[in-house]
Amino acid sequence: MSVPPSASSAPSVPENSLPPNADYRQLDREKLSEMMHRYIEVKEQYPHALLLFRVGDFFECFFQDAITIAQELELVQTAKHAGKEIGRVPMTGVPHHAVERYATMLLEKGYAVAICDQVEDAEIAAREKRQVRREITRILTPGTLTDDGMLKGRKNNYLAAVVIAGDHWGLAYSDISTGEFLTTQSQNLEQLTQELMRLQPSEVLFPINAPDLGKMLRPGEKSSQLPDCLPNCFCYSLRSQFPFSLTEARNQILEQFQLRSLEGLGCDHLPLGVRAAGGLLDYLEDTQRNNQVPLQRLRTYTITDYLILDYQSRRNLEITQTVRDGTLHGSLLWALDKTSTAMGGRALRRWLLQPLLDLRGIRARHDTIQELVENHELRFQLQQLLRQIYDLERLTGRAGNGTANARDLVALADSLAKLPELSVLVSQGHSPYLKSLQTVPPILEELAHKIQSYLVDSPPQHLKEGGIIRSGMDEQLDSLRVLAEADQQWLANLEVQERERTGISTLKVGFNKAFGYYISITRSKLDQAPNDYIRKQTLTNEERFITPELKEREARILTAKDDLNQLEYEIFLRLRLEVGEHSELIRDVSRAVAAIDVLSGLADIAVYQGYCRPEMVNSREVKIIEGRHPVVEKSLPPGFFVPNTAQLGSQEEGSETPGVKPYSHPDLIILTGPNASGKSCYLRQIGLIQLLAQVGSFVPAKSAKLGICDRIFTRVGAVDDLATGQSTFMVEMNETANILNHATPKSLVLLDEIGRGTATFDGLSIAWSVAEYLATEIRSRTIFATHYHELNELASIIPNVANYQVTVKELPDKIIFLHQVQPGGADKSYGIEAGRLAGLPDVVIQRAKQVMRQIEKHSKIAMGLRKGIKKQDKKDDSVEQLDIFED
Ligand SMILES: Nc1ncnc2c1ncn2[C@@H]1O[C@H](COP(=O)(O)OP(=O)(O)OP(=O)(O)O)[C@@H](O)[C@H]1O
Repeated sequence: MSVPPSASSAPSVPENSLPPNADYRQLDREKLSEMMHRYIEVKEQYPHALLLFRVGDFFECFFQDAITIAQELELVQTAKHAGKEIGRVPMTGVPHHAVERYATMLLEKGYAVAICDQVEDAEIAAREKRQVRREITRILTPGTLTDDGMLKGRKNNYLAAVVIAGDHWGLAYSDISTGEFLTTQSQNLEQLTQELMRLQPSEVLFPINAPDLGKMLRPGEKSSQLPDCLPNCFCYSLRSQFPFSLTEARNQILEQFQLRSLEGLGCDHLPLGVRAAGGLLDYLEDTQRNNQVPLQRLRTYTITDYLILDYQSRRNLEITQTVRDGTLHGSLLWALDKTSTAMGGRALRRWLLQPLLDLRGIRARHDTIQELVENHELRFQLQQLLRQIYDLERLTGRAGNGTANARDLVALADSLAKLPELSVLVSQGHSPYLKSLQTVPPILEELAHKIQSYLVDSPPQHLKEGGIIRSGMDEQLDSLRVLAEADQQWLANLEVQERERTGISTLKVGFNKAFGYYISITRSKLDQAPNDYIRKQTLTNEERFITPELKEREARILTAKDDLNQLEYEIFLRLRLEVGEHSELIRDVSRAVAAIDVLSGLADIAVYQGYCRPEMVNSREVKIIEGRHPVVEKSLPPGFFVPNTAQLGSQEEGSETPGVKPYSHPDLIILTGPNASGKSCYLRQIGLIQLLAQVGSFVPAKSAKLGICDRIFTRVGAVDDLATGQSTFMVEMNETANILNHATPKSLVLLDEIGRGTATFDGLSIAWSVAEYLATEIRSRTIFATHYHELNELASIIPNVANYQVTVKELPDKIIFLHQVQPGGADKSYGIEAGRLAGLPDVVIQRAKQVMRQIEKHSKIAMGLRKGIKKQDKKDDSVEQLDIFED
């Protein structure tokens, strides 16, 4: 089915402040020039895309689009005559050879771009005194890119589609450049938000009812059409409901994969997932037009099959970018990426964002890393080989959708040709991922061989100018080449022959586009020109001639060249089609190559950074001996990072028996220590080690024994959410509420300074009750870093709580940070000391100390907390103490 294409340009200038003639709807069409007429005709088919219209060597844009493009790309806006009675209209142009660069910039800003190119030789049109034919050749939207230059090699470019029905939702997503295509369905809209935040799609399709059909919302743009659960940091294409209906969507999927039923895809029981997937396919049909998009078979997944890591936790743990400036440098991905291929780079990113829950899957990765750690030679050779493999996933995609050039196919063939070597290399391997590469389908080897034997080693960029296909591969091509060569030889001989015949040693045979081949004679020798020369052109110093024979040869040479080029092009197209037909197989192998790449990189890290294989167990235990933070460690000189141990969540047998120490290791640790002593670092390092273990990596520790964790929550640092206008404290409370509502005994909760953004006693009270609830009701494994050292008292009343502190050494004029985590609670926060070190005036420091003494002396709550906990059984305790400890 086909509905109006959707892609958009939200006008960035309000309509009432538009310069004259910027709104083509106000103009009399009859009075427009022929070219402008065509422009508007095309524009009306794609109202939501910025239209780039080829005019000679430029792509030009008119009316409102010209204004938008000039603003967004900081280009000079000019004007163009649009008809005698209309006058000039706004225009912005970009050189045709730079159109990709400009289009990419517009796509990054969330616009869709329609490219309307000249589809015939302009000279023919000029000869026939008519406008050159122009047609839309490509529609580019942020989620449907396949061109190498427009994509980031090490990052997937996802297009997502969402269907919401009450509290239930379906989500499908695809990276059409790699063919990945997945769908899922679940309930709870918060989970949908989190899943979208994990994927970071470049574009999200959302079905709505008229009137905004086809509109594209750019990141940050608000719309009443979007439900709250769809974060407005993405670009949305608003689509018609029709292709998202179950029947349409189902048919669309069946047709795409040439199936009779959805059962084989495992999604027949997921109506919302099916609807989303169908809607996505429909969009591809609209935007990709004649280009087939080779997608892998639709796969279904369940979000609860993976460790749940919400957006806040992912951000706080700085998995793919830093909190401070959003860059890759300084993130976990940055520290761990030793992959040799772009496919591996993308896979590592995906793995880090989707740690596993399944012990078998985790062990398979650990086993492979172990084998690669132990076998240095194998690892080294593997990496050498991997470096020679290009981006098979994307090259195959381009072959399949008909955009690959000859260089792409050569790169693909060279990479496929490495696969047999790869399988020989891993043939001795025992671990699952090595085994998966031991048999490479022979047909791929044959395909590589075929491409290599057909295509020259370094083919040109353009496909229609010949020079692509080797001789000896196609009889017709060879005989055409023989004829063409004979003609070329004749031409080459002609100069010598005519010089002899005429006695003019300066006679030349030349060629130009307007007159074709000619013989030129300088003016001084003109009288020696033979009679059979026909005068064709007179220049200042020379005269140009033709002969009937030369013209005849010229016709042959030129048509032979065209025929040759055309034939080469056709042979190339056949070859490309053949690659496209094998895309599924190539991509299966690519996935295995990408996985091996990730695992060899992780093995490298394990060897050079001293990581250990974690023992994964089916319990709640977290035992990390001498653990380190993978990123902070890298930023310090070798040996400077102080390793620390963490033990949580191991309940001893018989813990219910009176008199038996119930917990060998606590569920909740209250972590205190001065500013900058290393609390946050310790907290994050535990989260990252758990995450890395479940990703299947080795971990930065001397040893580790870890139970599978269902979710990792973090609340680290406090930032205002300016986008939603929420205060620091509200953000903190929202995040805390989320944790308390979702954490389970199998979760790992990392809390940093809960309750800091409000009045001290409010904050302390909240911190206290949150810690108490986590330890007694939820019993998740928790580290609670705090400056409220009053919380240390919890350990004396709740058995599964323990106190740890990050130690410092106090000298008369300074504090030395030891960064060592040890049992026991800090009774001092050193805040005033930190202020002194930062240079607060002495008088302010003295006054602060005085005030603190007074507060401690007179604060009923502080006193109550201390006294109350220690003397719980005393009947005459203060009311404040009861307030705190009563249910
Ligand atoms: N184990 C460690 N070994 C070496 N250096 C460390 C260690 N832990 C932390 N650091 C260094 O100390 C700095 C401060 O650490 P961190 O931010 O964790 O302190 P903090 O106690 O959370 O401070 P605040 O209470 O002010 O938030 C880090 O940037 C790091 O450079």
